[in-house]
This record gives sequence, structure tokens and C-alpha cells, in this order.
Amino acid sequence: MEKPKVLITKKDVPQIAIRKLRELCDVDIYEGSYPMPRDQLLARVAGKDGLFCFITDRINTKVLDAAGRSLRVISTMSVGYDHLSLEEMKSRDIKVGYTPDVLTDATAELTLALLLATWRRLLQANAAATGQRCCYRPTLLLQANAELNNGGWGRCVWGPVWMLGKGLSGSTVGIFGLGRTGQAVLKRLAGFNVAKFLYTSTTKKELGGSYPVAEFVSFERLLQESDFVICTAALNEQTRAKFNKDAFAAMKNSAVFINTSRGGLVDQEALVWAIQTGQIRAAGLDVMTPEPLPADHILTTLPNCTLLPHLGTSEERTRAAMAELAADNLLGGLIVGKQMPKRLC
Ligand SMILES: O=CC(=O)O
Repeated sequence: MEKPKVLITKKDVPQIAIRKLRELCDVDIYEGSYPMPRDQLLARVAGKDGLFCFITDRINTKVLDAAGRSLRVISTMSVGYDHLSLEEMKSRDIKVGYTPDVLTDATAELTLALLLATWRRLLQANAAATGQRCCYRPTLLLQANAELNNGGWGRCVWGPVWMLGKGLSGSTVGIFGLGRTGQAVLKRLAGFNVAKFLYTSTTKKELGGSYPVAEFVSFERLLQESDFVICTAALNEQTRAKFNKDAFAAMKNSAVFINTSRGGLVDQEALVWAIQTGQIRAAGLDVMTPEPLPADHILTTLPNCTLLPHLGTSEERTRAAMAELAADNLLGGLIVGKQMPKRLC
């Protein structure tokens, strides 16, 4: 019997997934640079039964039309699915899989790392110590450690009021979106002596005893009272551009804003305004609009803005687990007798 035909839109997928798919499918892997160019995607998806994709692939009506009626299953190696035209997929009876749960810990860890780096100005301090100019082009930051001995530290003025950060101890932390990632962040922050946790979410959560107490509040209260606003909500029509000029204007001037969910939750011009005018104190972003952010984007020039290149799930075991789950989802939808472990629709 003919094997189902599958397209994988990137080559660097953990081998476990490729092995599993190759056993039962005829696999076409795009070997070029990221992201797969649109014309290539449209040409190579034609006639495929399954598509293994990523957040960098926008799978809309055009791609579905190009694929044709053979396309039965789409599996994204991500928990977010704002890059997929889900309603269109439902209307065409295409099954869709995603990879929740296996990446929650890694994303929560990264959120904390970004929070720590932003509030205690670690990257700015590293740039100062290494003699780099104090802005946050991600590529410069990645090089910064390697250049620790270039004498930069000797040229800075270490002193009692130099490079002062902002502590979590005694603070109010507000979490926007208390889903899987938000809850994992909350749990991890339990040890930081935070005075009060607030959260805004679609519904009030019943959290078990292993979580610190967190109060369900309106978005307005979250903005007004939080010293740290952490954004971990999914991107949808209710949350798109939720952090606009009014939202930043409602925050404390000393507030630190962290976003590890999706850039689309933020009106980025309003964020730049808020940082440039001192309306808020600092921002730590793992997600932006667009991605990749152009190297000359104004955000990369703001010293109190810590930027990471969308690394939430970039942890070895997590990426292997995501790849395997995405492969299992694809196989579950394509092979008779198998089930999709995590199905969106
Ligand atoms: O952003 C990462 C994901 O959605 O998995």
C-alpha cells in the first residue's frame, strides 16, 4: 500500500520525529534556510497528506488550496496556533495537532530567566562589563560572554548607585493569562518573597495548595497595581494588541513588562513610547512583531529593553518531546488505528 506523503517545513527537527515519520510515511523535508519560502511551500505541499509545520509557517487558505484535497492532517510543533487558519481547516475536515504540556516547564523557566535578566539589568551589566555599547541586539548579547575579558569592566564606574535593578522581594506581580505557562511561572515565583500575586485570565482558576495565593483581578487593576506585569496569554481576537497605549499609561512608572507569549498581544509602537518616555521602566521580550525583528528596529536600541529571539521552548528535552508529539499527532491522524495524542480540531 502507498505510504502517506508528508512535508516537513524545516530540516532541523529532532531525529526521533524524522525516524518515526520515515517508518510509515513518504517524507519530504525542506532543506533550505528558514523559514521555508512561500513559493516553495505552495509548490511542495501540493498532493501531500500531512504537513509538519512550525510557528514560522503561516498556514492559511492559500496553502490549503495549494495542498489540495489530499491534505488530511496538519501538525504544528508548537503550543501556539495563531499561525494556522483553524476555522478554514475545520471547514475542510483537516485534523490539526499541537504540542501543549511538554513545553510548559521550559517556557516558564525562560520567563523567569527573562524576568531576572530584565529586572536586575543583567544583559546591560554584561554589556558594560565587556565594553559593548548598551543596547540589546540579540546577536551582540550572544557574543557578550565570549568577550568578557576585553577590558570593558575597567572602563565602567562601579559605584553604589550604578546599574541598580529592581527586586521581586516585597513586590506585586501581575500575570496576564493564567493558563499552563502562567501557572508554571506562578509556582516558580513562590520562592522569591513576592508580597502579592494578581492575575487576569478568561476565568477564575481553582489552584491547588502547591501554588502561592493569587488574586483574580480586572485587567485595569492588574495594570495599576503590578510592579511586574508578565504576559503569558495566548494570542486571539480578545488579546490582540491588548497592551496598547492606554494599558501602558495605566501601569506604574516603575513597572517592568515581560512578554513570552506572542508579540501580537502588544501594540509595539505603544511599548516603544512607554519605554522612551519613562512611562514604564523596562521590558523583557521573547516575542515581538515581526519575528525575526529587523536588526535596526528601534527596540534593539533601547537599553532598558531586553530582547531574546523567541527561545521559550528552546531546551533540549523539550524540543525532542515537542518533535515526537508532533510526529505522533501526524501519524495518529494519517494511519488507520492510531490516535492523535493532542488534537486541536
Ligand atoms: O512559541 C512557541 C510555541 O507556541 O510553541
